[in-house]
Amino acid sequence: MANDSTAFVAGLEDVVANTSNICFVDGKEGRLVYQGYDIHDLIAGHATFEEVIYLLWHGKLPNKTELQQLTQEIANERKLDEPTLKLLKSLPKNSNAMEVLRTAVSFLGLYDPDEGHETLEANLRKATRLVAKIPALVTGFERIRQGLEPVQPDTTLSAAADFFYQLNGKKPTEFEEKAFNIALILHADHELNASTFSARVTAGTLSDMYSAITSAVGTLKGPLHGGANEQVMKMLLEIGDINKAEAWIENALEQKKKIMGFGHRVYRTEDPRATHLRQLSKQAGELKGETKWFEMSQIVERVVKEKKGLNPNVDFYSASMYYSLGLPTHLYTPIFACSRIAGWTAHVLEQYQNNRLIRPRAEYTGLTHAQFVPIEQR
Ligand SMILES: CC(=O)SCCNC(=O)CCNC(=O)[C@H](O)C(C)(C)COP(=O)(O)OP(=O)(O)OC[C@H]1O[C@@H](n2cnc3c(N)ncnc32)[C@H](O)[C@@H]1OP(=O)(O)O
Ligand SMILES: O=C([O-])CC(=O)C(=O)O
Repeated sequence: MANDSTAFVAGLEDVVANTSNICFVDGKEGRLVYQGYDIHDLIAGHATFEEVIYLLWHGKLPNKTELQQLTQEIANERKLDEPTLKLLKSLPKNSNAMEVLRTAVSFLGLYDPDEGHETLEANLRKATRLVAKIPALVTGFERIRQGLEPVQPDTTLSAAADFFYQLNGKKPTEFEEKAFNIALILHADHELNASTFSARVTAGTLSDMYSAITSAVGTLKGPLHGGANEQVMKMLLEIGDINKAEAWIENALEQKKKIMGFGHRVYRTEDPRATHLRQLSKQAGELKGETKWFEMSQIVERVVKEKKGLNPNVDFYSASMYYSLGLPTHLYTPIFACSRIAGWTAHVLEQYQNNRLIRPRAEYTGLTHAQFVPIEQR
């Protein structure tokens, strides 16, 4: 039934829900821009993830002092407190890593010293803690799951390097740090993707930062969104053999199955992030001496392009790259969250600064004048 607002658009495709200065996705030209800066330039200029966080939050690149200060603040906030470690240790070891993250992010809010304070300064401090602690939650639970103690963060390391250190108790190689730093930059924000939208909807009710980020983590988990990277690797492992890839994909497409890591709501070109991740996946495979997963990915890409005209998205080549970096498959989506927390928090801060409740309409398709029947007569 028509209501008094605009027509129904399935999946809100191309509906503009808010204005924003944070991120521009040009789906026709295949460009991704953070606060005016093209991601290709940020990577060519060797930006750090911390530099991009500053950019997303403050709308300008930091100077040396500002970058050092934010980098140190993030490093100092990485350590998990006792109640959080106790929580992680109490969870079932076979829990889904994104469900653990969703639970733990919500839990962190209870202990945040700025809980209940909603000034910009308090929310920036909460955002700093979230950026710092999400990787600690992901790596900490992974170690606990394996029967190991969490590793204390090394505050002298970059966010990229400390992820490996907290996961393995070992500093990464130069290439691992560089590749992971680029992956963190590439996943940091993407306009009104589903999880960011969900964070903004929660913030739009003037609920708190932790509630908004808990909503976002739950939304990122789904396989049509951030969960696709893990599904891509599962698919490659299931194919198992380069010689089987072409037939496997053809068969899946004939059965009308979706190939994870392909297609996008906005890009009609190659996802500009996939260009970097393809290259990094190749390099990571070569350095490991096992190019099988990269080669298989290339075959999958060719067949999906030929048969469906679809391009790989950010989740496709990140999978084989993370695999070659030795990262466990079930951590791929939590790793996405370690990066996207930068964008989520930037959008929540922006939402608070210019807030209006987000409340669309539904096109009602049910009955309107049903006659109530007393229970004895039904
Ligand atoms: C970080 C991110 O969130 S990036 C996206 C990660 N998600 C994935 O990789 C999952 C696989 N991809 C998809 O499911 C979709 O392409 C999405 C969810 C990304 C975008 O969805 P939508 O914009 O709603 O496109 P929709 O699903 O309607 O697809 C349009 C057509 O292309 C087909 N199509 C889209 N993606 C794929 C795919 N990966 N494999 C096969 N066919 C596909 C659909 O079946 C549909 O065909 P039809 O018109 O014949 O029914
Ligand atoms: O923008 C989207 O819909 C999905 C996406 O690529 C992202 O969140 O990075």
